[in-house]
Amino acid sequence: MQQFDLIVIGSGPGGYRAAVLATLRGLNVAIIEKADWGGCCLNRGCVPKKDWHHTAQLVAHSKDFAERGITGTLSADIHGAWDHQHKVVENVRDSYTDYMKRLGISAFTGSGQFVDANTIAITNEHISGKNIIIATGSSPYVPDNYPLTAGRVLTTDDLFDNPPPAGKRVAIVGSGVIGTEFAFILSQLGCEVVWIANSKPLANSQYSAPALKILHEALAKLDIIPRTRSRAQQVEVLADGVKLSFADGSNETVDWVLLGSGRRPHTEALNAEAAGVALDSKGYVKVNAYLQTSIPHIYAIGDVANSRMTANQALADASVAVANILAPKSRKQDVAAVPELVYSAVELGRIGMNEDEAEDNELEPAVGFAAFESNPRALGQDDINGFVRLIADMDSGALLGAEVVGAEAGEIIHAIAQQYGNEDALAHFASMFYNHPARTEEIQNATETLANKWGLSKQVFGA
Ligand SMILES: Cc1cc2nc3c(=O)[nH]c(=O)nc-3n(C[C@H](O)[C@H](O)[C@H](O)COP(=O)(O)OP(=O)(O)OC[C@H]3O[C@@H](n4cnc5c(N)ncnc54)[C@H](O)[C@@H]3O)c2cc1C
Ligand SMILES: NC(=O)c1ccc[n+]([C@@H]2O[C@H](COP(=O)([O-])OP(=O)(O)OC[C@H]3O[C@@H](n4cnc5c(N)ncnc54)[C@H](O)[C@@H]3O)[C@@H](O)[C@H]2O)c1
Repeated sequence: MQQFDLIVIGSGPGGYRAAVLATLRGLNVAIIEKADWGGCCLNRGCVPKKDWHHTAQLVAHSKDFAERGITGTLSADIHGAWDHQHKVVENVRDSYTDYMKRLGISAFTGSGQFVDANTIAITNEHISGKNIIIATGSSPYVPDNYPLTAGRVLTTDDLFDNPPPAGKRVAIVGSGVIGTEFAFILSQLGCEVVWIANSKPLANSQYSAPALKILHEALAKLDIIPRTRSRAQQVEVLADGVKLSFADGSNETVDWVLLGSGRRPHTEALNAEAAGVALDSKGYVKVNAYLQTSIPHIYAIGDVANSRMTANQALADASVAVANILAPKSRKQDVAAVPELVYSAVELGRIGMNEDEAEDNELEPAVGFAAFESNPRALGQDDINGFVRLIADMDSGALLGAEVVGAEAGEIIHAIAQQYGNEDALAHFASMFYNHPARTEEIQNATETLANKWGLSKQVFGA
C-alpha cells in the first residue's frame, strides 16, 4: 500500500490548493478526484460564471457605445457564450493538472472512501495517509417539487456540463447569490428571464442597505420579469416547456428552468463514519477552529465544512489546514478575513463586519464613504455606479470591515483585504501611493472621510 504524508479527497479550489501548498512545503501528497479535476469552481462555478459575466457586461456596456463614437449593434448568443467558457475551462484544467504533475503530486482518479482513519479506498486500491483533508465540496439542492429533467429543469451544474437548452424564456429560481448573478447574466445573453424569488435579491446577505439599493436599481433597469415573493407550488414538465403554478392561481410557462435554490455539503459515498469523522445535523463535516474534524489528523475544508460556500473560503481553509498539519494548532480559521464577492448587474464585495455586527460586538462603527460618481476612471468607463465604504471602530480606529460596490470590486477588495486585521490599516490607506486615475483611489478618499467627518484624524494621518 502506498503511504503519503497527506491524502486530499477532492480537487476543487480547497483540495487543489491544499495539495499544491503541502507539496511546496515538502510533504508527499496524494489527491483523489472522482469527477472533473478542479471541482465545482473550475468546471461549473466561479470560472465559467465569470467568463459569462464578462460577456454579459460587454453586452450591457454596448448600450453606451454610440456615445463613444462606436456604431453598430451587438447581440448575444448563449450557445456561443457557452463554447467560450468551455474553452477557458479546458485551458485552466490543463494547466492545473500539468502543474500537479510537475510538482510530483500523486493524482488518483476515482471515488475516495474511508476504510479507517488512515486508509482510503479508491476503486481497486488502498492508500494510506498520516494526515487526510476532506475537500469534497457541495452539490446543488433540488426542491422536491422541481423534477430535474434534461433540457427543461436544470441546476447550474447541468447548465455548464452540457450546451444550453433550446428556447429563450427561462425561469430562474432563488434570490441568493446564484439567482442574483444568473438573472443578470442570462438577461444579457439573449434570454427572457422570469425571476421567481421568495425575497428581494441577496436579502439574506450581509451587504448594507446602500449596497443592496444600488444592486436592486441596476437589476430593475433590465428586461427581467420579476415574480418576487412567490414560490411555485407545482412544476410540470410539458412536451414543449415547463409550467410553474403559483398559490394565487397564476402560472408561468417557460422553455426551461434554472435552479439557484442552494447547495448542500457533499459527503455521499465518503464513508466518513468508518474513520470516526462526525457530521453536524445539516450534513457538514464538524470542524474546530483549526479545521480538524473529530479525528485530529483528519481535516475538512471548503463547502463540505463551511456554510459560507465560496471558493475564496475553500482557498483560505486550505492554507489554514496545511499550516496546522505542518505545525499543529498554529493557525485558526478567520472567516471574517475572507472577502466575499457577487457578480451581477453590479459587482459587490465585502470583508469583515458590517455595522450591525460591529454594534452586536459592542463596538461603535464609523463609516468612511467615497462614491465612484466623480471618479475620473469610472467616468471614462461610463460606469459610475457604486462606492467604497470602510467601517472603522470609533475608539481605536481599527478597520472592522469594508464594502466595495461597482465595476472591478473583485479586484479593488484586495487592497483592503491585505490590510484587514492590521492595527494601522487606515494610516496605510491614507499614506500609500496610488495609480491615477484608478477606482482604488476611492479607498484613500473613504479613509479621509473617516478623518474629516468622524474625528479619526490621528488614526488616519498620525500624530
Ligand atoms: C454557479 C456557481 C458560481 C460560483 N461562483 C463563485 C465565485 O464567483 N466566487 C466564489 O468564491 N465562489 C463561487 N462559487 C462557489 C464555489 O464554486 C465553491 O464554493 C467552491 O467550488 C468550493 O470548493 P471546494 O474545494 O470546497 O469543493 P468543490 O469545488 O465542490 O470540489 C469538490 C470536489 O471533490 C470531488 N469529490 C467529492 N467527493 C469525492 C470523493 N469521495 N472522492 C473523490 N472526489 C470527490 C468532487 O467531484 C469535486 O470535484 C460558485 C458556485 C456555483 C455553483
Ligand atoms: N460569487 C460567489 O461567491 C458565489 C456564486 C454562486 C454561488 N455561490 C455559493 O453557492 C451556494 C449556492 O448558491 P444559491 O444562490 O443557490 O444559494 P443561496 O442559499 O444563496 O440561495 C438559495 C435561494 O433559494 C431559495 N430556495 C430555497 N429553497 C427553495 C424552494 N424549495 N423553492 C424555491 N426557492 C427556494 C431561497 O429562498 C434562496 O433565495 C451559496 O452558498 C453561494 O454562496 C457563491
